[in-house]
Formats: sequence, structure tokens, C-alpha cells
Amino acid sequence: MEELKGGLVVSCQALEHEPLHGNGHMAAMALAAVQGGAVGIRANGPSDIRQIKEKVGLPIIGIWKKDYEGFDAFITPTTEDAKSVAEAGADIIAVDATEQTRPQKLEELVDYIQQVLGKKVMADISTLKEGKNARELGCDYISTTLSGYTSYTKDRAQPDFSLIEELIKEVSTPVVAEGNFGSPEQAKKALEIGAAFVVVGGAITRPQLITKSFVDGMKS
Ligand SMILES: CC(=O)N[C@H](C=O)[C@@H](O)[C@H](O)[C@H](O)COP(=O)(O)O
Repeated sequence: MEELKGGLVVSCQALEHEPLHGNGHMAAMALAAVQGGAVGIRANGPSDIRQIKEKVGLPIIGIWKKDYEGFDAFITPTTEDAKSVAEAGADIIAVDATEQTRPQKLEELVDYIQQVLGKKVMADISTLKEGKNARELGCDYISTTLSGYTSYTKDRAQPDFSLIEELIKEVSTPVVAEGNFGSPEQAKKALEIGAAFVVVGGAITRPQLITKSFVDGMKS
């Protein structure tokens, strides 16, 4: 995926409880991202992925956020979820590769995506240890997506530049900077440290969060 190198991937996601859920809104967001110069799109669920694929020619990092009762891993937790994401048109499939409890073994999931579906795997991790494990399993990309979102990383500074730095030092797999990037300067810094590319979501595609940051900023 040479075309992703050094660029901005825009995460276009709106869950059921969010105002922009459904109605083709994420495909419109993806088109806006193209117009702004994005090199790829990250998207959630077969329906959004399909609609984005129809409108946009960029590589898609597909996920399916799903809750399985009794388990904490929620990003594409099973082979069935990965299959649906692949059939919808994703080029890379991102999976929860943390140490959280999960309905299916990570190595099974990674193998299935690479060998059966013939797609690349992005490992969404929250610690260096998880990144090293993802490298051992042969994941194609390691992304800092889940730093701050596992019970054992809640206190990490965001964006997690030190995790990005540690990963780049310790693993040869391309490292993706993702999670709570709020400015172009931060994204540029991640590239300077050596990230393969940067994924930005909320700061671009979640207007309710952008509004809140203005409202809060005006109070302080
Ligand atoms: C933790 C979690 O569920 N992360 C999700 C993963 O796909 C998305 O909700 C994020 O928007 C994405 O990772 C980009 O990050 P940010 O929106 O912070 O720029």
C-alpha cells in the first residue's frame, strides 16, 4: 500500500447513537476527504464500506465494531465479521489486537484474513507488548488506535507519541499513528517520528465533537 505512505487517512465513522449515522452521510464524508487530499478512508460496518466503495476510489481500511457479550474486544472480533468487511470492499481489515478478552483467538483471525480473505491486517493495539505480539503474528500494520481505550492504558497521554516512538524503535512492521489527533501539527509530528501514515477521525468527521471543542474552549 505504497499510496498510503506519509499521507492522511480519514476515519469516517458514525455509530448508531451519533447524528450522522446512516443515510449515506459517511460516503459524503469520504468524498469530502478525497477532495481535501486524503490518501485512504477508515470505515465501520459493511453498509458504510459498500457505500464508500461506490463513491470513492481510495484504499479502505474496514472494521466492524461489534459487542460480544462477555468479551471486551470490539473491533472486528471474529472471522465472520472480517469476512463481511472484506465482501463489502475493504482493502485492509483492522482488528482489535489488544490483550482484552476476545471471542476468537487473534492468531486465527489474522491467519484467516491473510490466507482465506487475501487481505492485509491492521492490528489495533494499545501497548508496546501488544505491538510486538502483532508483529510476531505477521500483521501488516500496527496502529496505536486503542491507546487510552483499554483499562490498562486509560492514563496515557494523547495522542500517544511515546507509544508511536517505542513501536518504531522496536518493530519493523509499519506503524500507524491513530487516536486523538487534533491538529495538522500533531499529525506532522507523527510522520517526523517515523509513522507510516496518520489516521484522523473525530477531529474531521464528528461535528458534535468539533462543536464541543469550540464551546469548551470559549469557556476556559
Ligand atoms: C477507540 C475507537 O473506538 N476508535 C475507533 C476505531 O476505529 C474510531 O472511533 C476512531 O474514530 C478512530 O480510531 C480514529 O481516532 P480519532 O477519532 O480519535 O481520530
